[in-house]
Amino acid sequence: MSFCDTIWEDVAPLRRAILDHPFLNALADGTLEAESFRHYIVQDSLYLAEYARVLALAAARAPSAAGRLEFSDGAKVAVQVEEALHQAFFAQFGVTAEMAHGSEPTPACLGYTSYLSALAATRSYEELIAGILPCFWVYWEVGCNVKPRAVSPNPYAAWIDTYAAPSFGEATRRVCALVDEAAAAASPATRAGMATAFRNATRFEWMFWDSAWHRAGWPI
Ligand SMILES: Cc1ncc(CO)c(N)n1
Repeated sequence: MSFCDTIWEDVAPLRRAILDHPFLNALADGTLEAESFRHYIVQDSLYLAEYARVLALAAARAPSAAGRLEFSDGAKVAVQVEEALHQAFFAQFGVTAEMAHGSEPTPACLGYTSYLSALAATRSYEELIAGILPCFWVYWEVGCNVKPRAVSPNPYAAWIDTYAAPSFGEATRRVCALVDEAAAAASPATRAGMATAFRNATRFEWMFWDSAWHRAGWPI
């Protein structure tokens, strides 16, 4: 089993909880309230802007040209998705520029992006890219899981198609290969840190859905 296969198995209960989350069930059957999706898409827009910065930091630190290319390309795609997909959804679901720009990141969003930035600032490159991976892999699994059970037509079809797209699966596989390569050359302590980063980022993925479902804000 590769390192990625092992850490993916380790988070199987978290992945199950994500696939069973009421937000994704409602998104698949088309009953998700527009207000919940608006909450999600505004937060995701804030998330992707920060995620793109983290990918750029990973690109800067990657020891191989393959890593520099993958993460700099990922940084570019994250900004493009933010600009294209999200702007289209903003229009479709009536999110105004003021609503988008006036929104603060929720605890789940700020927690996730701050965690990834902290990995970039204070942990090894290996731990950083293990923390980056769930964003790809969990969404790819979600896209592939939701697409066959989604009603047609579905108001969220463009979102589902983005993450079930073969090109997104290929990007996920390439990032997995970089993580496996980094793990193979890493010490046991670093590998343990990588598994922790991967698990924590996967937890944040669940929290992101849950926060959108409850339209959570700051408690104070
Ligand atoms: C929170 C989150 N995780 C992963 C992705 C996939 O890019 C996304 N758009 N948002």
